[in-house]
Amino acid sequence: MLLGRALTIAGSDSGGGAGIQADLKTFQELHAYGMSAITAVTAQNTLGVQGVYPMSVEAVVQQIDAVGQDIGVDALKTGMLFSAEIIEAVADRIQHYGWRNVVVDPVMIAKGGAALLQTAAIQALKEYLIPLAWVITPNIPEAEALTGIKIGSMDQRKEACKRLIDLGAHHVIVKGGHEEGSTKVVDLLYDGEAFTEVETLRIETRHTHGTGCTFAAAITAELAKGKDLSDALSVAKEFIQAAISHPLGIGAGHGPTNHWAYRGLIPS
Ligand SMILES: Nc1ncnc2c1ncn2[C@@H]1O[C@H](COP(=O)(O)OP(=O)(O)O)[C@@H](O)[C@H]1O
Ligand SMILES: Cc1ncc(COP(=O)(O)O)c(N)n1
Repeated sequence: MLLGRALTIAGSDSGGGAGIQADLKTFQELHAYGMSAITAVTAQNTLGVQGVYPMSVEAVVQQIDAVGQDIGVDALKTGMLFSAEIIEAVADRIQHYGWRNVVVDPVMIAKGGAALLQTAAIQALKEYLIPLAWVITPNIPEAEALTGIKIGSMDQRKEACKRLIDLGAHHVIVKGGHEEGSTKVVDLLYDGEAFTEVETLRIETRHTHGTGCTFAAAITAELAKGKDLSDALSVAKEFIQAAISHPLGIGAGHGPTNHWAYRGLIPS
């Protein structure tokens, strides 16, 4: 079995459904060796975000260096980065180590509406981090915020993909989870030349806390094990579809997905 070394640079979700916790659970399920650099601690549960406590830039850099100088990284993902200062420091470390399998999930707002990225930091994402991305995985509101394009159609989504490639990303996946009112969910992949639509059945559920984190983490785990992006995306779609299809029923609000479901474990 090929063991990939996967690093997540993201925020902690005390409720365990999103952020670092979702990433590490996903890495483990997909047989990648999971490591983390925490950018912020959130007090969070299925009802919402009760508190956000960013780490110092120094603490974030030290965690990344601890991993980079000893263990090594085959692929990494970024999630909640909170501030322009943290984004600049993370980009600097990625360049320093020459890491190439970089999955940028441009987390901005929690599903309950809490800000996980300062508005002023969007420019830093575009300037410093997106150019280092092997793939960037925005949802529709994030793609709108990054490109200024209002997305109401597939053509507008394609236009947004082109803008993100122009910013320096190698590949873009604009996810379709937010496009409600259809029986299908379509994720759009663009490699700078061709578009690929990946379509699955939309599952009617309110338990979608952490879907974006889990999806990007599954791509990262597969890249870490040496898969190419197209194969990594196939696994990630199967992983997230299974995780959303069999929710755990935890908490009174928007519950987490089931990170065991891909391997067939459905707790009753
Ligand atoms: N209700 C759903 N049914 C099936 N797949 C979904 C559903 N909601 C989201 N997904 C999938 O989960 C992944 C994360 O998408 P999305 O929820 O849009 O991201 P985010 O969590 O960043 O808002 C995508 O692959 C998307 O297609
Ligand atoms: C610490 C942290 N990071 C990310 C998210 C986004 O969650 P989602 O994957 O549902 O967009 C979150 N709610 N909390």
